[in-house]
Amino acid sequence: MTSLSEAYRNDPITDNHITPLDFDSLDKVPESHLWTQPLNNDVLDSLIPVIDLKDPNAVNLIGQACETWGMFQVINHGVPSELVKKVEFESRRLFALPSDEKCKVLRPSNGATGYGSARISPFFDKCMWHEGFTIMGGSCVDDAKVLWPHDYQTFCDTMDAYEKQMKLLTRNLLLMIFETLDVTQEEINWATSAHDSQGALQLNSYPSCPNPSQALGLAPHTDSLILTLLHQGGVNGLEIFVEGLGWSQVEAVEGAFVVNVGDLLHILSNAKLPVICHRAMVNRSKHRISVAYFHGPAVESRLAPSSKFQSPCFKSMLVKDYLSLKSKHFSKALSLIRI
Ligand SMILES: C=C1C[C@]23C[C@@]1(O)CC[C@H]2[C@@]12CCC[C@@](C)(C(=O)O1)[C@H]2[C@@H]3C(=O)O
Ligand SMILES: O=C(O)CCC(=O)C(=O)O
Ligand SMILES: [Fe+2]
Repeated sequence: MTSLSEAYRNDPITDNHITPLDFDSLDKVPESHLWTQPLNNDVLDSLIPVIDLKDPNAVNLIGQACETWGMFQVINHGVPSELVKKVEFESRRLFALPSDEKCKVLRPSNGATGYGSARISPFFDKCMWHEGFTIMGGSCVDDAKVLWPHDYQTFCDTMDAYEKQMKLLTRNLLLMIFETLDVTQEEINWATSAHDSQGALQLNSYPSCPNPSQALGLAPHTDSLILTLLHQGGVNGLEIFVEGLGWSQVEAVEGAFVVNVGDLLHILSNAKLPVICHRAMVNRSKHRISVAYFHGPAVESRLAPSSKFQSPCFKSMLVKDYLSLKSKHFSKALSLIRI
């Protein structure tokens, strides 16, 4: 059976902007990273609700937030805060390595895992103020052994434990979402299966930047899979685009995860749940780390709006074919499969 990382192998990234920059040595934003359009004009305060999972009304609140925004934050989610701190510590340890060390685990152009720029980089003229490290399907040990031949176990154990927690929380959140979204049991199984599901951990690093109004951490995008859980590390940076209003900050709430609907859940819900366009901004004084967990279904499985909808507004296709379309057409992928 094809795995998520194998699915990405068929769509090599041609120009992947992986020319590592020694961000810390720069006192101005170089031409390669200089975004000319105004980036931080009048950002709105947070609109996204923070939902306490212990609230007896949590299911309804989650349902409402998903329908309105395709995004919410969760607290009292049961993921130990010590584990989250360890993940952040290990991520900082990785990104603090010298460039030539990190480049030993550079994501190959036809690969999905390792160190490098975001997959969406080739769609933009300018580079992002960002470095990433992607882990999926057991890639962690191989890469960590290269980075720390005698001291890789802590990194791997931490990431493995975190991924397990993310899987559990994602499943619980999806089950809550499906309590308010009318889909079949088979479709719930497709989205939540513990055996067939595929996940990826993305460690994001946004070094402090001499002129944050000229640089962009992560360019506007929607996440491709079913659901994303993001730890913002206590430093603001995530923004969402709200039609008619503009960019709005998603406040970094201590101990919370930002949860957002991905393209595949948007399709399953026949566009009833919106998929929100978001970006990451950078900061003058703080080196921001965020950690995203992406949850997806089996890549060989079929994707379509729930059969409960009389008039499906998206074509049916294999998950791997949708991911391939997204790799080639990025933000146009959803409109290309619209009926
Ligand atoms: C499973 C995945 C989702 C992701 C592509 C990836 O293979 C691993 C990295 C993820 C990420 C993180 C930054 C933003 C994003 C759009 C990107 O370029 O790489 C997402 C991808 C996605 O959701 O499509
Ligand atoms: O770092 C952030 O706030 C956003 C990260 C993100 O959007 C992603 O990893 O897909
Ligand atoms: Fe994202």
